[in-house]
Amino acid sequence: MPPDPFPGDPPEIRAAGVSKSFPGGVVALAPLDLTIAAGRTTALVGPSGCGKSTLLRLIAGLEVPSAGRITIGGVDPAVMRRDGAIAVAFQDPALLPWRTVRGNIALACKLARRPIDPARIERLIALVGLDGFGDTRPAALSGGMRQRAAIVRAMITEPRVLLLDEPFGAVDELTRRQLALDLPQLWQPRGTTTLLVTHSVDEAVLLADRVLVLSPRPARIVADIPVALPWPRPAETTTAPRFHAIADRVSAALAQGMARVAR
Ligand SMILES: Nc1ncnc2c1ncn2[C@@H]1O[C@H](COP(=O)(O)OP(=O)(O)OP(=O)(O)O)[C@@H](O)[C@H]1O
Repeated sequence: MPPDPFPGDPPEIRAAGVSKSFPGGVVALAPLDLTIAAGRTTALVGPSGCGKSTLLRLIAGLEVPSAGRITIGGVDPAVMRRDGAIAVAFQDPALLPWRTVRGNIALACKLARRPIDPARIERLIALVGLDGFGDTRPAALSGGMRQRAAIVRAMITEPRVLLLDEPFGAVDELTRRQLALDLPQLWQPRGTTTLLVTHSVDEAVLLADRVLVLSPRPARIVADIPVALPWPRPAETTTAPRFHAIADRVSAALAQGMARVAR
C-alpha cells in the first residue's frame, strides 16, 4: 500500500468567499464562508436548487469556484481527489456499465491505489443489501441498488473525506432507514470528514454531528445546529425526545429561510 499522502489528523474543509456562477448568469452560490469540522459528519439541508450539489462539487474539486478558495487540510481539493483522499457518492451513481458491481468497486480501489480486499468488498456489498448482486451489471439493477453500489464504491477506499449527495435518494423508505443506521458505522469511528447533502431532516439529524441549514439560492447559512446525540446511534435514537427537539429546530430554520425570501 502506498504511504498515506496526508498522514495525521483528519482534514478540515474551509471555504473562504466561495462563489459560483454558471454561463447564462445563474448565481448558484453567492460568496460563502464555511468551515467543516475535521473527522465529523456535517449535513447540509436546504431547498431544492439552492446550490448544495454545486458546493459539494466544488469541495470535490470537480468544479472550480468563480471566486474565493476551498482548501481541505490546507490542500487544494483537486490534489486531494487525485491522490484518492476524497470519495464521492452523488445522486447519479455513474457506475461503469460494462463492469459488474464488484468490478466497479474493485476499480475504485485500483484508481485510489489501495489494495483490493475481496472479503471487505463482500462485507460492504452485504451491508448495503446487495448480497448476490456482485456479478450483476448496473443496467440490471434498480436505481436504488445502483445508488447502494455507488456508496460501497465511495467507502471501499477508506477516504479521508467522504462527500455524499442525496446518496439514498432512489432507495425505498425502509432500506433508506436501515442504511442510515448501518452506514455511519463505517465512517464515524474512523473519523472520516464527511459532508452529506440530504432533503430528509430526520436523516440529517440521525447521521450528522452538525446540521447546516441553507437558504434558497444563492445559498446562505441560516442556521448552524449541533447534534449532540451520542454515537453509536441505534434505531431507538429516532424515538428519543432529544432527537425530535433537534429535528424540529432544523425544520423551523428551513421554514424561516424560505419565509425570509418570500417576504
Ligand atoms: N452546470 C450547470 N450549468 C448551469 N446551471 C447550473 C449548473 N449546475 C447547477 N446549475 C444551477 O445552479 C443552481 C443550484 O443547483 P444545485 O444542483 O447546486 O442545487 P441543489 O441545492 O443541489 O438542488 P437539489 O436539492 O434540487 O438537488 C440551480 O439553479 C441549477 O440550475
